[in-house]
Amino acid sequence: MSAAFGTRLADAVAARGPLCVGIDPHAPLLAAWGLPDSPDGLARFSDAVVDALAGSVAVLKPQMAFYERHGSRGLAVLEEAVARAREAGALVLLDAKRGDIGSTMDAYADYLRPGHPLHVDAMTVSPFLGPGSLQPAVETARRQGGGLFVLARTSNPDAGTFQHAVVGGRSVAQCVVDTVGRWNAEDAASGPGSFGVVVGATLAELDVDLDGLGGPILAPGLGAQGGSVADLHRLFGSGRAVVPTVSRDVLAAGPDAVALRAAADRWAAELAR
Ligand SMILES: O=C(O)c1cc(=O)[nH]c(=O)n1[C@@H]1O[C@H](COP(=O)(O)O)[C@@H](O)[C@H]1O
Repeated sequence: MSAAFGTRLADAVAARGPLCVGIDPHAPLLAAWGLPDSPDGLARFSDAVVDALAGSVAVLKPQMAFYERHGSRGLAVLEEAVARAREAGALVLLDAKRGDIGSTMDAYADYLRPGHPLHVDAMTVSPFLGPGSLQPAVETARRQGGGLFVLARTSNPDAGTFQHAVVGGRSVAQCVVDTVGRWNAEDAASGPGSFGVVVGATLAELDVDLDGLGGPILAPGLGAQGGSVADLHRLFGSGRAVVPTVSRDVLAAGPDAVALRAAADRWAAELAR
């Protein structure tokens, strides 16, 4: 088994900085790159992003939906891209947002198993069936050195509709954060937590208490959704393991590899300031 994901993430961030770049090959972007909306276009897009960035950014986050919409050939492209990205030293966070009853969750968590054709370092999961439904994925992550990022306070404008709802005196979002904090506390002896939450950089204010999390925070919503590095400072301050993630704002610079790297470097430099 590889080292725990929390440790591998901390090492990657120390070596490369915290930036995560999302690989979101949606149809208008493929068109803007002069590529067909087909598995071939998808492969050329993915190769270009991986070649330009996998050697320098800490985390790459392919959005699975954009591969699944091309069927099995799209998934084959994703498998290839993930393997190449990991080989080049990037951690791969599969943006799958899966969540189901325990027995099915166990199957989804197979993406964290070495030897799986789509073996990734971590994946995003949805707690909508109840935080306990994610337990099989927690067990797999522990066994395989993988990580999970659980949706808590997402970046979309109406996210608060459900996430602010109060259950047992706490918001749903806080309930998620506390559950993930418990998973990390159970593993505290093995270093930085491998279980993270997703909190958007677009929030008007930080309305969850992250002090007991003990793990990383994936912060989407930068650039195209209006979030900025100033928002990250405003929401999270310093001293937290924040992994800011940007997709369109970097990808729009392609297909030229130098321009893609320059776009990622601009975010990295701003984050480092
Ligand atoms: O889990 C995510 O990554 C995620 C959570 C969230 O709250 N908001 C959010 O935008 N995302 C993902 O992050 C990416 C954001 O893309 P850009 O807005 O282009 O940077 C998309 O792939 C979204 O699916």
